[in-house]
Amino acid sequence: MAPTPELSPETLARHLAVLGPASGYCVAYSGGLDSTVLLHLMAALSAARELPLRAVHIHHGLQPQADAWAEHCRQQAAALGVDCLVLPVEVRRDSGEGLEAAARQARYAALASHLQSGEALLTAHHADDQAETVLLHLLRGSGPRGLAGMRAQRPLGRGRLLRPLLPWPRERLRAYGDTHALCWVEDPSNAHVAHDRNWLRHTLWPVLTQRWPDASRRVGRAAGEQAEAEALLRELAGEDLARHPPGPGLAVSVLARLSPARARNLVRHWLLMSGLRPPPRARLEQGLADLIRAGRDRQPVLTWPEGELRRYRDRIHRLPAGGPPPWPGPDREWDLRVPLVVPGVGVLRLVRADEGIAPSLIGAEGLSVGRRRRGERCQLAHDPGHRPLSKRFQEAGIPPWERDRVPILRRGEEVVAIANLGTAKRFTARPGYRLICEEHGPDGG
Ligand SMILES: Nc1ncnc2c1ncn2[C@@H]1O[C@H](COP(=O)(O)OP(=O)(O)OP(=O)(O)O)[C@@H](O)[C@H]1O
Repeated sequence: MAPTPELSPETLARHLAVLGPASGYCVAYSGGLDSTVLLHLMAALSAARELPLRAVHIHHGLQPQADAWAEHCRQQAAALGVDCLVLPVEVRRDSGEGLEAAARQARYAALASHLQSGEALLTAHHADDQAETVLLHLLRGSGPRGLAGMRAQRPLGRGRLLRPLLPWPRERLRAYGDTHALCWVEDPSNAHVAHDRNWLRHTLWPVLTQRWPDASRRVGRAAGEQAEAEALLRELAGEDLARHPPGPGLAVSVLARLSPARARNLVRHWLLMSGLRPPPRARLEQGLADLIRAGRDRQPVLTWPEGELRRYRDRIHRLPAGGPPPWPGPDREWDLRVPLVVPGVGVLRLVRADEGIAPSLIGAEGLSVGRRRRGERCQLAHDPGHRPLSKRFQEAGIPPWERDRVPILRRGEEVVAIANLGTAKRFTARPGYRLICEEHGPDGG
């Protein structure tokens, strides 16, 4: 393996160039050794190349020293000529995911919302952090996505998150800190070996590195291989997704033609695309086979803590845990002039069509949007007479759990249009407008 380059503003600049351009840089500055080194390097780089640079410190307010850390960060950054913004966050203690995870979530949410357009947030994760992450995933039984470790870059808010120190091990950062007589704070919670990561760092890692001094680089290389394998699997999933006929969800007939491993790969990536964490491997293996094999008239469900897969006729649908959110509140007035956001359901808008809602209705009084009513009927443009909405939804293949979430436009008590389905005969004109609803839950078509 080629040796790791020296840690200097110049080598960091070369690595940053590989990660792509940014309108400015913002260092996520905790006050610990790693981000202190990163800030020092970036301050030198910014002075030499006139790069816009600032720092942000998140004040979690969880430890007695939190105020002192924030003050320390302000002072150190000022000494380097860098503005440091201190952002207090509220960490939810009742989130059920543990205090550390809740703090991380609050931290990233605050960092993301303060990032300016095109700006890069820099965190100080290094090669040893990466090795720990990969080992933790290995011990959790993760697949290539977890074993690929942390990505060197990803989108965040209006900008991107970059981890430019990943090639360098902790000891190089420590040596840099000592050489430049940097001043940093020690978080006492880093020594608690009750946390898996700290146990790895303080107990396992010293033993491993006695035998393999460059263990973090070896693990990092393995992570790189996994990242490449994962990229290929994502490409394959993209090709398999393109084979599906249009419509919400995945077609069972297409999934059934793939090998079981390939079908699972497709489902995993399709879930990730909508922000749902896939089920554990064994659960997916058995559950997906059951969903594919079930008769067309059955409606099996695969549930796991983060989500659900439901079969309806020839399609498999992805849903958040507990099913889709219900229709939010009472009917809402809408005069059709600008798109209407229905939270948790989608965005309603009109699109020009050969036939549809009469233009004279735009801006009219008494229009509202709501969900279906018990026993409601209507006559769409080409219907011979009035028919129940429930029958119509069945015929259109709208899954039962979606039927109370389909937006219905009414004038007074009369149905004007059903989103994505059609316009009532009485309100139809040629040309007119179709009522469409986009981002209709995670399965929006
Ligand atoms: N309070 C903070 N304010 C600003 N940045 C922070 C803060 N805490 C951590 N960071 C940034 O995140 C990096 C990683 O920190 P740390 O290892 O403590 O977080 P983690 O939660 O274990 O990691 P991850 O970000 O992968 O969840 C730090 O080097 C620093 O850049």
